[in-house]
Amino acid sequence: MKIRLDTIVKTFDTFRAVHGVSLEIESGELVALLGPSGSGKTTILRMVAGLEYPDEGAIFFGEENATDIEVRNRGVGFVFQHYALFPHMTIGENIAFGMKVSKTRRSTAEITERVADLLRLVQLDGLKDRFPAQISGGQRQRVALARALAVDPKVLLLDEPFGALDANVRRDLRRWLRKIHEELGITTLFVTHDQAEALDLADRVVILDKGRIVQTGTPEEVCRAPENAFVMNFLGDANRLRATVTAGRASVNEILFDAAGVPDGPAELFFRPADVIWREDGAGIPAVILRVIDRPDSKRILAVTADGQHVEFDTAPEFPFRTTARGTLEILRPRVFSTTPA
Ligand SMILES: Nc1ncnc2c1ncn2[C@@H]1O[C@H](COP(=O)(O)OP(=O)(O)OP(=O)(O)O)[C@@H](O)[C@H]1O
Repeated sequence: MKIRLDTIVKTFDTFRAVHGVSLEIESGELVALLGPSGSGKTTILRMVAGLEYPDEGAIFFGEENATDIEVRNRGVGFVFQHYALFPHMTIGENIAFGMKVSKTRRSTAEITERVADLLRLVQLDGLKDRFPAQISGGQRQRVALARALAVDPKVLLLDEPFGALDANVRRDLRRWLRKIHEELGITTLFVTHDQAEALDLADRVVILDKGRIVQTGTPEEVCRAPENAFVMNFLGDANRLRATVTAGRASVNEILFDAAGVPDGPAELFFRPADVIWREDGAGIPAVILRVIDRPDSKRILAVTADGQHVEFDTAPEFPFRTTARGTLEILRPRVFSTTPA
């Protein structure tokens, strides 16, 4: 089922949480809404679910305008971070619940068979008769997904479903969710503030800031070609150095960088900590090492440029230089963004 959001606006009292968002999610696609806290992700998801009503704009499911369709008739399945299972029902009863109350009538035998299939799908066969308190947090979220899938949703909406779990469990669950998505192919909208989660899982990532989409693209597109300073910063560690752009060239400490398309004037040069080569002497930006931090697989070097700007970069564990060493920074994959408001 294709979903289309057409210029959606949502205001709470006087606060505009969503500013005219338009977005198309192709049938079978897994799209992540990624942004910092308060950027409007959950509000958008709730409008797609029908739990919140947009002030302006429309939401289409396929060709049908779904804006006025009630939640229970939209054919959506949800999994939320804190959408607790019914504690007094077993895992099997939790999964069966939606089917028992659904308009589509199913026989007891059909329901039992479907529960068994879903338990197999989420790899929890054998746990049917346990209660939610008797399984782990990660298992509970898998049950929540099975419960959401039980009624054959056309669209799956997931709001930070793994948010409360620890890092290793989260990683396993997202690989697992991706596999299930590939098996079932249900159009899925996934909300997260975790960059790694979005990049790991999604076919396409929609990056939000203050209720607006700031970039949409495949994980490769948003990582390799961030369109603005916000995306560059939000997706991972980034260094920034003051620069001045003249005729498509940015100057930093008299070293020139390509800045094609960036307007003349003040700008910033961005680069990732992995994109620095340190040399004892050379044509790069002069700097002094302030601190060396050892990590299991690398060293993180904190340095300061000749004009007092701080830079962090990563090197191999064998990096021989120490605090107070002087050298130059060669910057790979630099990006220049204007600091003049558009
Ligand atoms: N019912 C409400 N009444 C008033 N303001 C609200 C309401 N729901 C959300 N907001 C505000 O709208 C903005 C967007 O909220 P939303 O929950 O969509 O953000 P989010 O990106 O999902 O954030 P988080 O990652 O913290 O959940 C926030 O500033 C929030 O305080």
